[in-house]
Amino acid sequence: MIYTVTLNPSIDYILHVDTFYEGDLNRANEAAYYPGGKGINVSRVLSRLDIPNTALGFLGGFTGQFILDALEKETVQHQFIDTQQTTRINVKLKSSSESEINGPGPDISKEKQANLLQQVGQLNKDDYLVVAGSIPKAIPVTLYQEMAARCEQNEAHFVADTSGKALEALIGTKTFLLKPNHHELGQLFETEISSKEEAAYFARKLVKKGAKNVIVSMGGEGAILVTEDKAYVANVPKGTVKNSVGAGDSVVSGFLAGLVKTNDIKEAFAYGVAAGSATAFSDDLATEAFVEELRQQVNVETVN
Ligand SMILES: Nc1ncnc2c1ncn2[C@@H]1O[C@H](COP(=O)(O)OP(=O)(O)OP(=O)(O)O)[C@@H](O)[C@H]1O
Ligand SMILES: O=P(O)(O)OC[C@@]1(O)O[C@H](CO)[C@@H](O)[C@@H]1O
Repeated sequence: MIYTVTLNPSIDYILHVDTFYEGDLNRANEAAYYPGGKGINVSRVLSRLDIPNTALGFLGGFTGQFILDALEKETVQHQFIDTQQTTRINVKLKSSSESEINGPGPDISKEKQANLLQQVGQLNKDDYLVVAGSIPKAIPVTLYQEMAARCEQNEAHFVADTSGKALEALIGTKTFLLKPNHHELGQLFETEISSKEEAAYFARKLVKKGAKNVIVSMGGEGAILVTEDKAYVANVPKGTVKNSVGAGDSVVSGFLAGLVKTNDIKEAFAYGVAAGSATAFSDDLATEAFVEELRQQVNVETVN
């Protein structure tokens, strides 16, 4: 079973405004609400790709209930811990460019954090744990590291899609997959990454420090995958980007779905990239039919 963890879920409130005037009254011509948070997005796309999974994390209040209802409708299994606080609403403003305002996280007691760790401690060697998204201020930045340690103990596969201090804290830990984008990877090494060669160079450093696989997504420029003995480069399909929210998360879902379906790392990588683009070219997240269609446009080359 694949489990996802979202410590700080959200309702993503998408507003479309023709032209955004700062400091003025703006009226949106279109609005939508989606259950959000990176782990939840990973779960939703996995379910669309027919891969059973369970979403874990913290939810609460009327916004939390909205997310639970939406997950039930999409038959995503879940075992969230109730925070009894209102889950945040993240505003995604789509105009000539995309701007986002992500809300802060709730206070999560030590007891609730321990409950989540206990859930993670139940996983075994057939399981994958995907931790995705930021760690709210009230939670120690080492929580993902503690989860990784439990996975290592029980031989479960640990996957992380995070950035900043949360990613930094995972360096030196055994992980099955890390999926930074090139900005996040650059931030980690205090540099700017502008080519696939540079991305592969720094991804290799993560592999040397304990990651089995590292995917670096580079938006419309393609993506790279570095494994313990190989490196691969993928192009991305052509299309119009409608929504980049959740595109990176979809790469993780597609990769894991591809791996479950084919057990072929190169095919899984191609499927991941197709899933990322299928979300980027959609209003909401990728559908299976669209991923399959875009898969035909993704070519993966081995570079060593
Ligand atoms: N312009 C584009 N054309 C085609 N595909 C794209 C484009 N931008 C993003 N994608 C798809 O989305 C994936 C993830 O994009 P990106 O590298 O921006 O990740 P991210 O920053 O983690 O995403 P997110 O917006 O979810 O935070 C890419 O690997 C690609 O599959
Ligand atoms: O605040 P975080 O946890 O870094 O990111 C949360 C978020 O921006 O990421 C998802 C897209 O990847 C959205 O659904 C959600 O609003």
